[in-house]
Amino acid sequence: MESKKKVVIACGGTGGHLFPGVAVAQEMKRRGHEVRLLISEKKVDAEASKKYGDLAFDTVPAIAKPATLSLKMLPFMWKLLQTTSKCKGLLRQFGADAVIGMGGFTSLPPVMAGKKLGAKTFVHDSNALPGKANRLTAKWCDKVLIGMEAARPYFPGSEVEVTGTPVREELESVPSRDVAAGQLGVDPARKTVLVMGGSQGAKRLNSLVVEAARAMPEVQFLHLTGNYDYERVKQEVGEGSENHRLIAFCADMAQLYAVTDLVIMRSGASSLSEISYLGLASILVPYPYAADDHQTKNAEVFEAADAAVLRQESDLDAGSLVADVTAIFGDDQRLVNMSAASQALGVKDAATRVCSVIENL
Ligand SMILES: CC(=O)N[C@H]1[C@@H](OP(=O)(O)OP(=O)(O)OC[C@H]2O[C@@H](n3ccc(=O)[nH]c3=O)[C@H](O)[C@@H]2O)O[C@H](CO)[C@@H](O)[C@@H]1O
Repeated sequence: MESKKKVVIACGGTGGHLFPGVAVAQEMKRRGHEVRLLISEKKVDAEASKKYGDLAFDTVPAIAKPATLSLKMLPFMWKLLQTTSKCKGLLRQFGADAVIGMGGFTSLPPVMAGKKLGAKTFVHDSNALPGKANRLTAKWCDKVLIGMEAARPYFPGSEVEVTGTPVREELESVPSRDVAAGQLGVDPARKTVLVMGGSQGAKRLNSLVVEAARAMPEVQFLHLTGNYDYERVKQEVGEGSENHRLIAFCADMAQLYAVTDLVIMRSGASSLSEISYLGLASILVPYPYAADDHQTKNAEVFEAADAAVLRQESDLDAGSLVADVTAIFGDDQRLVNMSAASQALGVKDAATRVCSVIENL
């Protein structure tokens, strides 16, 4: 057994950073290490972390870099320095041996603080096209861990290891389809589509799904709208749509995945790591305003492997969505092949790989 370590995991700002951070924390704890997670003060982080009462969370201010070089850089730099100083205090008090940042500018101050205090420092990036904060941090941290091989060229000169993106431990033991269907009150024998809009907004996609679901009464839809869009989508669905279940936010993804045959979703890296871990086929509709269009790059990896159909939102209408779902559900072998291709992209032991790197440096 390696010596026990104290590890800080910086994973604030969005579910796409937080959940892989939680997965690393769960595995680290399982191995007997002590962990603290640094998340942002944003409501989305508070809600997403609520379920993990057995883990120790601290909050730091959320930091977003201005898109262009302007006078706004001054308050950004000031906040960065102030937050780094706060993080130094937290790290010193905890006695951190290692700090890993899971992406986003909110993860930058903790990793900077770790570097200044002489701790081992790491970044993990789950995307095919890594974020700016991680590319910056990578230049001076000890090791860069990536979710997909496609990200490697963006880290020239760094020591890079492909670990995959860790998924939360509850996804290791997904209930049976019948049990989950019973709990959800849906029919296990009916083809089921899960719709995931991602954390940043999917108003148009949500509305297209409402229309498409109406045209496919034989298919069940479980639709995660996001808290912000729930009431609007509910109005659009109206009464009497027995095949269309709306959920604002789900704290038990394992249950939903257990009854899912096909996912229609944004192509955020954490969601992709989960559906590939479980071997689910998908129709991917990248968030059109994601930085550097990185969600399209993520989706292209899945499309190239025949694990997914990639559709840009600007080209999509309800009719083409119906055609895609009907074509996939009308060809059982295609669905099986897509699911197998998705599974082949998943990295089952990503959490173990990340933890081994941290333990061994
Ligand atoms: C708009 C944007 O820039 N989003 C980025 C953000 O991800 P963002 O947070 O948008 O989305 P991801 O798909 O990566 O992660 C969503 C996570 O939330 C979970 N979930 C979702 C809905 C729900 O009701 N319950 C629930 O638990 C999913 O299971 C998943 O674990 O960071 C990711 C990782 O860098 C990027 O790949 C995304 O492109």
